Amino acid sequence: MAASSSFFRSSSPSSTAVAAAASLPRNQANSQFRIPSSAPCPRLRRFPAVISCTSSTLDPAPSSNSVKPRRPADEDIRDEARRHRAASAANTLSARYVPFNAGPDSDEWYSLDETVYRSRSGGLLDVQHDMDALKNFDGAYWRDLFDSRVGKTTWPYGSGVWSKKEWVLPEIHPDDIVSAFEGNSNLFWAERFGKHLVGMNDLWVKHCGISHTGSFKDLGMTVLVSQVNRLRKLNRYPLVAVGCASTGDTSAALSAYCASADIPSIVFLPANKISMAQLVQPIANGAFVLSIDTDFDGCMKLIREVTSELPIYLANSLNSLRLEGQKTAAIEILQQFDWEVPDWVIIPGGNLGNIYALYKGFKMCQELGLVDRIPRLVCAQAANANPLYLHFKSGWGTDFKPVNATTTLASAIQIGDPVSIDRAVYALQKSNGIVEEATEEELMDAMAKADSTGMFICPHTGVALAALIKLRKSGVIGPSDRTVVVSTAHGLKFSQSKIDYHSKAIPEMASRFANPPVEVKADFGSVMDVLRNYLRDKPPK
Ligand SMILES: Cc1ncc(COP(=O)(O)O)c(C=O)c1O
Ligand SMILES: N[C@@H](CCOP(=O)(O)O)C(=O)O
Repeated sequence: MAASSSFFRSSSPSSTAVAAAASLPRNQANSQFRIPSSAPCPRLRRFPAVISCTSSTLDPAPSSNSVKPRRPADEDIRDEARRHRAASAANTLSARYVPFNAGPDSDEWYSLDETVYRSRSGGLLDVQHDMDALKNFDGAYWRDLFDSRVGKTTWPYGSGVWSKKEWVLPEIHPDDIVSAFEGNSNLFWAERFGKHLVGMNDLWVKHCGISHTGSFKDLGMTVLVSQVNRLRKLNRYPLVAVGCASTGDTSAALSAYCASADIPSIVFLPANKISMAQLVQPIANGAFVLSIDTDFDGCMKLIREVTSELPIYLANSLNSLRLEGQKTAAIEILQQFDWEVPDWVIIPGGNLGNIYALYKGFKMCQELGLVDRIPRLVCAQAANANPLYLHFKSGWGTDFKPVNATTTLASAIQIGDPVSIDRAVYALQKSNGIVEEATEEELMDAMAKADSTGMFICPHTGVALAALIKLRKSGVIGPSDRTVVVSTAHGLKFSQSKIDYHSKAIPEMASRFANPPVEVKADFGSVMDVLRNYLRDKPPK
């Protein structure tokens, strides 16, 4: 009885879908595309001091027992939202860019309406909210407001991201928002994996990949593309397209959100290093797809050079707007636990924006009184792409050293020089966090075991589960610790890696949990023989 070879026919990524590269002027300078001096400079706009506002300045939480009348036939959900807003006072909350982890003496800041990705000193930026204004509302107010919006179709709050609009982009007009009602993803109680495989009764998987384009990138991309939509309407300077480098998920999200807003998108992909399912997403959504003979780090370097020269807006998580959307996954996790804080959250890390985004979401909830502590964070890396793990193991002591990331089946995190390294170190230090790594065999075995308990996860989630297995074995994570594993992409995007595993086609891998199909002749006797054999060691329940 052999595995069916036809079932497991290989389909490695093709390079046929390569779009012709435009001849772009290249310049190594780190200039950023800025507002022409004749345009009014939004940086002159004052960041509001403490604002005394009442709950009437925000959209009120709808009362649960009032029945909403159906909107008139000639009104769509954007019109309806506009009518509601006209009846409420102006929004008084605001946000701006500041240098990441700037000291109290720093006076550098930028309007979100500027195109700027780096601080004056070349460091990362962060979106800073007017916390004093947000603190005019207590934790109970925010919990009730966010809870009241879940599961609705009210524009834009039906989105898990925009249901937290006041903490994301408070000033954007809802008409400018580009949303697929992303977020609100399933928090799955991993009962069987927890109890039988790691001896835990409170293990959860946050399925961020069960989403519009099949990964957590949708959470950040709705925010970034909405802001681009606003900038294009403001028309202070030309923004002809949005671009990114990608290992496959950022490009899928970017192209889908841009297509839905009719904004051109350009994606730089490392040739033959992303899955077929990921490759076809930007192609189908009409992006300009460049398949480039380099790795992700090479693509990232190129897109940074190109976006400093051309009016193309950078959509990678170097752009801190992305993290504002991604942080809502943390708020959602707390919300789904009725605002009880889990002990651990485990996140696969690559370019390292998401670990900081989740930290930021948890931290804002603590600072604004929704919860009283934050969970400990674990960042999980593939051993073949583990610069953060090595840095952690060195005690954060020496200077960070990028690595040459080698091929991993967790292909979306094959990144050796992560742009958000400083953000990740900060998040881990502030959350008493840990970094773990997983070999190819460990991550694929963990994925196969999880799938055998009813999940269908991606290899990156396999990395996170392999880290969990190690931390349970070493006793760092206890049997009753409430633990959340963040699943970052849908398993269907990575089905080739599962096919290779189950057909034992991965070199030097035992594939101990492979479950290949059985080839059998089309006659009753043969089928009965096979079934009797299979059932022989199955105990009756
Ligand atoms: C599926 C998947 N998981 C995890 C990651 C890691 O996220 P980050 O780059 O924010 O660390 C990425 C992208 O890098 C990804 O596409
Ligand atoms: N896995 C990512 C890599 C780029 O990450 P980003 O968050 O900086 O855009 C991808 O899917 O491209």
